Amino acid sequence: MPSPRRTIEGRPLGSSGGSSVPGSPAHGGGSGGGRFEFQSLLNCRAGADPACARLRASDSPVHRRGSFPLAASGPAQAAPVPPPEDARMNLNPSFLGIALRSLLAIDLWLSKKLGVCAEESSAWGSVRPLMKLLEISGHGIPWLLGTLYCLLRSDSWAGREVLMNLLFALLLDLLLVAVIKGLVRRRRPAHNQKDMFFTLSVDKYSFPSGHATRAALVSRFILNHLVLAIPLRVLVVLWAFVLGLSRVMLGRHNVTDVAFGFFLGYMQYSIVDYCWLSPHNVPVLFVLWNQQ
Ligand SMILES: CC(C)=CCC/C(C)=C/CC/C(C)=C/CC/C(C)=C/COP(=O)(O)O
Repeated sequence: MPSPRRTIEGRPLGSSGGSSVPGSPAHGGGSGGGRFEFQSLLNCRAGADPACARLRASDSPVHRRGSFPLAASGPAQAAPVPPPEDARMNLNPSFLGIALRSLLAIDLWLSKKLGVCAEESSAWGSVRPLMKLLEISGHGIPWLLGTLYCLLRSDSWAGREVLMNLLFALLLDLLLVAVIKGLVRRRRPAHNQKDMFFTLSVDKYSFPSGHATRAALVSRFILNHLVLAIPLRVLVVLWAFVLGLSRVMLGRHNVTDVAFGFFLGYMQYSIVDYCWLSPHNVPVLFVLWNQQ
């Protein structure tokens, strides 16, 4: 006799019509990964998805006993029954999903708490002008124009080489941040004021923070290519850190936007270092310059 497929609560599959159950994670609650998995199973339409078929098969008592060949004599023999390891691999992403959703909730909560200069009327609203000054110090325009200016004024080949690579680094950063922002499309926090100066269209998105990537990239670049006294080196690192923090305090970003921005900027420097432009590997750039 065909045995009804059952959920962990003992209801036959399909009895709740695939809608989410209050209290289950699928309904916005969070009462455990096992229930969530079975809720996902409820939402599967028969025969619609091979992954669902595998989940259903792994839930069958026949399958749980490990009597793999016996499955062929049961009512579910239409679909081939895969080994249990395969089914377990399908269960894992939900646990990852729950972990990611928890991280996201902590991120939103912490970012709201730290957004103390988001408005003039906020708790630290009086330091907002200072935070906006910091914002300008990490903006793409002053960095690009400043590098171009120094490049044109430079009279040593060593200086030109370093500045050429800084320009390349800044442009690579703009490109990568724009591509990721465009792909992820995470909205800026709701408490952000739309008063940022000179932005690109992708800058309506917040992940990753362009200021954080630039801060990490530029500070690593400076520390590696300028000979600076220790206090100045500390100042450079401090600037990068405070600039990142100010993005969250101004309400421009969530904490994860800035954290990922720092990581991306740090990695971007490794790319620039790897592709270092010099008269040896791109002579054309330097020969053209020499002819001017
Ligand atoms: C001057 C040269 C060589 C090229 C110009 C290239 C160009 C299109 C520059 C645009 C620079 C620009 C407007 C950058 C935006 C910086 C910004 C507001 C980023 C957002 O930062 P976030 O931390 O809020 O994500």
